[in-house]
Amino acid sequence: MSKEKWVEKYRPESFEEISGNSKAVKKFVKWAKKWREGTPSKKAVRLVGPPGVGKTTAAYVLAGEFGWEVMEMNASDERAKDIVERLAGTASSSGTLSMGTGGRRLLVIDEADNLHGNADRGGKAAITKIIKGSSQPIVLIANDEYGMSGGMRRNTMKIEFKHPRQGEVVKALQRVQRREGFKAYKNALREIARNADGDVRGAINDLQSIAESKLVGGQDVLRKDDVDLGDRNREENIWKLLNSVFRNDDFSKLLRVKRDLDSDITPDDLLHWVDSNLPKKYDGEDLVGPTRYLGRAAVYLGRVSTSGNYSLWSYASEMSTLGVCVNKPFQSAPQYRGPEMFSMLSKARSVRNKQNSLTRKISDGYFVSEDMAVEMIPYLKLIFSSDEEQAVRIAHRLRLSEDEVGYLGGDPEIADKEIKEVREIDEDEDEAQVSLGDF
Ligand SMILES: Nc1ncnc2c1ncn2[C@@H]1O[C@H](COP(=O)(O)OP(=O)(O)OP(=O)(O)O)[C@@H](O)[C@H]1O
Repeated sequence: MSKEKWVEKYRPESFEEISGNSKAVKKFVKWAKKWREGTPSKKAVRLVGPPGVGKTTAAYVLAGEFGWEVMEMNASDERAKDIVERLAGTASSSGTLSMGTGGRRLLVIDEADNLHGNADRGGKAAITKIIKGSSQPIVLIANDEYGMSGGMRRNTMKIEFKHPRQGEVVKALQRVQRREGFKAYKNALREIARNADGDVRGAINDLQSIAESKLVGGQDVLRKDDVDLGDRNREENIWKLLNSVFRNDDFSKLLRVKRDLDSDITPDDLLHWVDSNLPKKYDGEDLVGPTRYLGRAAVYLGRVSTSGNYSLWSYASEMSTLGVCVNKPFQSAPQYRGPEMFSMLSKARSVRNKQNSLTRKISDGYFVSEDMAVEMIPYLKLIFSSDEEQAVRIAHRLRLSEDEVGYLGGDPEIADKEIKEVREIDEDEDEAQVSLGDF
């Protein structure tokens, strides 16, 4: 069995091989056809959805099917100036851009939601500028569309990718398993898919690590009993957790990974892992929010050691993970609502209605099921009652009404507070001086 990562080795090469998300794929293809005819309604699309569901893969498959050359860049790797120089440089060195690929190049900008803070504002402006001036199709990829600037959203067409259903994930696993040439009972694959919660990449990685550890010594079939995901390497789980804390806001995944790890790591160790990696991700003011929460985790740990009350441990690990995740830098932007929506919300006075609308917003905003959203409400209450600055960010991200903010224990006025500031940020971006021709 090869040691190469199966997710790479068996990356789908045709749309049929992409499990689930058929509606999104159809919309994507329709947009590309318009480009081919020279009449795109939008120059760029944004593929939005949770990690590991096939967004990047779909972009590559599309390019392959249309005979377009791909140019990929990671939004967070580059600052505005570098983006401009790199693209301008490539354009001039490649001359006409035709290069035998039907004259088209697909620019894929990954992690388009991962530009944070003032330093990256120029980066967002540069991307918006690239989109506006481009003569080539562009794909932005993001887990959280509200991590993109208003300019980026306004200039792109949204295509939403979702977690494929369990059966679809099983199909993806079967494809890999058959091509790798071993046998597996369907209930084993189902179990892996169930654990992966719709994350196809995670499911294939799990299949590989289980197969590599179990299909030894003459065993040639993978059985359900082999699927003991608790066996997974502790360190691998820690990296997964850090990735969930820092890279995206997929709470269901974060909670799942955290649950998997809880019995393998003490809250002290967890705090140190997060603390020592934080400065690698952020600097300056961006460190303030997450560090405050690590500080609170340390206070709880201190109380545990002086009082011997270990029930406080869980608060410490929640502060170090969920607290840091929610409070890492994030630039949200307002989405305008029609008057009907306002009146609908203002009628929703009862606690029950408030809970329902809140649950829906949390579920949409953090890509989690409504059940999971209900579980998150106590954490949000904790934040809203103790940290106004962070509450403002969350209120904006989820576009909470005054009533909903009040329900979470925050000051209802913060529902409106940041709208002005956020709008100013957008305008700044549009005015930022970035010059770039077609890439
Ligand atoms: N829907 C899918 N069908 C089949 N394989 C998939 C699917 N989604 C992901 N994979 C597998 O997982 C790998 C990673 O997927 P991909 O990079 O497309 O995810 P993504 O949605 O772009 O994630 P991220 O948001 O983290 O960039 C692929 O190479 C492929 O092997």
